[in-house]
Amino acid sequence: MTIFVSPEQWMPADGLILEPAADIAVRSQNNTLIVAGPGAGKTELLAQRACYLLQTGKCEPPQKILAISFKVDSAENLAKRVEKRCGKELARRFESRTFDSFAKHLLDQFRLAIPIEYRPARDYDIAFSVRDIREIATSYLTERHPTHPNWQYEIDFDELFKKLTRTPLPLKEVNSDIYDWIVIQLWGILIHGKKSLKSTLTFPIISRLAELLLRSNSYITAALRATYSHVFLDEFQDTTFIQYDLLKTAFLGSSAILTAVGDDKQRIMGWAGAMPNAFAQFIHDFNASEIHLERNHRSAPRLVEIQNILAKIIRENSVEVSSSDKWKQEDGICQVWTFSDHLQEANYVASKLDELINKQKVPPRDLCILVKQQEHIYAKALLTELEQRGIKARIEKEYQDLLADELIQLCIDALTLAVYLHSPETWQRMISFLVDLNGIEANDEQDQILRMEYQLSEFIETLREKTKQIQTKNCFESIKELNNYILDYIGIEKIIGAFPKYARKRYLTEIIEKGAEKLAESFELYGDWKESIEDFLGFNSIPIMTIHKSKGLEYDTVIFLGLEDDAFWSFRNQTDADLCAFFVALSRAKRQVIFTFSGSREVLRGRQLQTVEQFKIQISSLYQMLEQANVEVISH
Ligand SMILES: Nc1ncnc2c1ncn2[C@@H]1O[C@H](COP(=O)(O)OP(=O)(O)OP(=O)(O)O)[C@@H](O)[C@H]1O
Repeated sequence: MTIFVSPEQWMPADGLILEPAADIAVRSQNNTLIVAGPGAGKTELLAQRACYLLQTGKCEPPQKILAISFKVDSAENLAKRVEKRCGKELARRFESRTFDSFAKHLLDQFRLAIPIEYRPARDYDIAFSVRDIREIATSYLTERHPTHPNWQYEIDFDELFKKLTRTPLPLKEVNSDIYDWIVIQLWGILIHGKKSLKSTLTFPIISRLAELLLRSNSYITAALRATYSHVFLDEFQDTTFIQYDLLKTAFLGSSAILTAVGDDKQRIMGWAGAMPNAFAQFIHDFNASEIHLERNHRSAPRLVEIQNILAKIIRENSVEVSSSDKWKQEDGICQVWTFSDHLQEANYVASKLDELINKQKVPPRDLCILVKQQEHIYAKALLTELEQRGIKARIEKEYQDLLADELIQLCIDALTLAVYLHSPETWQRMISFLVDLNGIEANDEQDQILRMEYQLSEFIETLREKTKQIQTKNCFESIKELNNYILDYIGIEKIIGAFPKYARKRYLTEIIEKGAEKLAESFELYGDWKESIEDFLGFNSIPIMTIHKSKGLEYDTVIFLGLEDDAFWSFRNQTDADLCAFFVALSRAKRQVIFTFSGSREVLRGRQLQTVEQFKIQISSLYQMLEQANVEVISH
């Protein structure tokens, strides 16, 4: 039986001290919007609020908390924080998902309740990009349009992609608009499949279907509302219209208490359909109260000072924030480094990173190379320079989602046990995974747990022998087999039972293959298991990523490559989004942030890589902002 703590006695976990406004937000009994800048502890606040609700019984069993994040790794990170703060038992009632997974979960669970004309097949495929949709439309939409027989050449497919899910279902009657005609035809094809094409859905389509499902089935909506007494919404500034419609249908008018956190200065998903006014809309619709946080727990005082200046430029009404007491007042470095060309830049930046790692002993994982886009191109010369110095760095995009995947984690844990011999933390994690998967009650079934531990150690022994037989050359297939061997031992049916997303065979195969491919790359390079696993996990590698991928993350030092017009090529058309992106880049750093400008740089022109002159004319306002904040410019 769970013993609850009284709300008066409840204290934040891990000895954390919450500023008064954060404490109010943690204990709030109403719908609330928490607006706070970078490093204010928004994610931490959600984790603490989850503990408060679960430990005090304000979220009364068997009710649950539903937390919705944008990225797979953010959802994972939040779930881990809650489990660490309030223990596994209570954390079982904390469900952390992405918006996409929430919608997909609803659709998969209640697919048969969707009206037949919108009901996809059980084993539908997922299409991710405009390119996928373009391919389907041009290959399968063979009906002739009376006045636009060559519509394929007349329409903008980006526009079509947006229009597919612009309004809630059902689709409206066709008028003379060519897009409306295509949208109607295409929905039919995507939902029901055609010839060799299976039912194929995008995530926005899944959200629209989930919303229709709830709107047309009051029993399912009531069941959903009975399950979750509290709902958390992380990074609320990036909520799209489609997601907001789903949220409203799911919870508006229910007794669920919603807590949204966000920072409108970090709204960088406008291109993906983020609402421009999500905060005001939420306050209005959900009658939410607004709370502002005024501390930055991440960045050094000098960086907070610059962030405050920039924040005021982006949003006039921004609240001035202060830095944490752990810093000395003079701490924090922000500089612009200018170079004649990208090769000189790469050489100098590599030497500085070398110094940070080898002299100042900053762990490579606490450094970050940021770019606006095309990390392969912007970081190409730097990667070569770092390699020559024996410093590991990698494009993080290829790993981020993979590392957050439960199956990959499982395979890596099993391999870690097989090759490290001693890793108590991994052993513990694997045992609790198996305990959960097999539905064993930790306190009652000691015999079963002991038997499972014994079997696991025998299995690890055989796995160890298998790892020894793998050759370094062309090892992809053998590593794939190794992963499948691990999954067979655990029981793929049980895994699917616990994680229904793997029921889709294609998804399962893809994830296993992707994991094997990346691990094989490391094994071919190092020929040593321990080092390969560490490499795969990114230990000792400097991460390289775009600003978009860096959201929510933090590093001791951030080096942004290419504060130039080419990188911000659309600055004039999307000034607000680019200012926000710049703000996100600036605010990832704890201690030091560097921006580089290179007089010439290799960039893509059409499909060709060309070294071209760089300018800072379009983005002169960014440089003016840095000047206003007295940021030092150092020419090299
Ligand atoms: N109350 C607190 N006291 C001390 N440190 C804190 C507190 N809250 C958060 N932190 C720390 O501050 C850092 C930033 O926290 P968090 O990632 O939750 O911020 P955030 O508001 O989500 O930031 P961003 O919007 O930039 O992603 C983390 O290292 C976190 O552990």
